[in-house]
Amino acid sequence: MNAPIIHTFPKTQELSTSLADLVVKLCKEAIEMRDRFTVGISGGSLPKLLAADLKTRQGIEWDKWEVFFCDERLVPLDHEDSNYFLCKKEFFDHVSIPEEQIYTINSSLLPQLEDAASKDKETEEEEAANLIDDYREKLISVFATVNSVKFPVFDLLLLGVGPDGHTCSLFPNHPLLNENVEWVAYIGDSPKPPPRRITFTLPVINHAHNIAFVATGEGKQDVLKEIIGNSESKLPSALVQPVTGKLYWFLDDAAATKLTLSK
Ligand SMILES: O=C(O)[C@H](O)[C@@H](O)[C@H](O)[C@H](O)COP(=O)(O)O
Repeated sequence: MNAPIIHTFPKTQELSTSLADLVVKLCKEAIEMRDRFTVGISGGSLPKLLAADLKTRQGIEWDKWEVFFCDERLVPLDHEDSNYFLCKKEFFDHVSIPEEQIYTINSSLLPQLEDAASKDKETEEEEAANLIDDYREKLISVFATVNSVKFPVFDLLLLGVGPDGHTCSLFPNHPLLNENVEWVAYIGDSPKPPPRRITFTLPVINHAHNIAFVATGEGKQDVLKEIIGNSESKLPSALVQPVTGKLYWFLDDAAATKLTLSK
């Protein structure tokens, strides 16, 4: 794996500007090469930090963007827990990415899942498979014709990291960390609410051309020390190791305090 590229900033505003610079650069390169820009986005603080500066930039070919969710909570799309809802409020409502190029979960399948989950685990997983299949089909519709590969290859995945080291909906010590075939997986027992989610798997993440983690605040100091400072770490975020792509970290000084970084 290439060594991670770590950027730190005194203020989140500066982080947002630098992140926007990277997105603009990768977007231009991807459009030149493949006439589109494929992006995976996460929830948490990321959409706001991403959009703060990016939404003010001129000349971005938003109509070339194809946007997926690295993970999604299985709640209606207008629910305040929905990552889509958050991204819409913070980002999509301020730019002109065509709606049909923002790939959401099929929320019409949620009532059946709720119903199945109230019965037993097997019925729940059967029903969840419909949501997974639907999201995989959406990925296939964008990626399969261009990259006839085992996994989709995103131009950019934007990830957050939880204080426990989770990323997407991949949590520490969870069996989903061993998934190495499927593109999208269901988790019905997320330790962070809401419990039911879908998530990209590690191989999908690790096949991306570029991955950018964004983490801010002193609450991330210890976990970043473990993820970035300990090459043996098995925390989910530490298992993000692009096969050939580049890995970026965008941190504020508060989050980066315990890291030993070369200047
Ligand atoms: O679905 C979720 O629960 C969130 O998307 C979550 O995975 C988030 O990305 C991290 O917890 C980092 O969150 P912050 O950036 O807000 O710390």
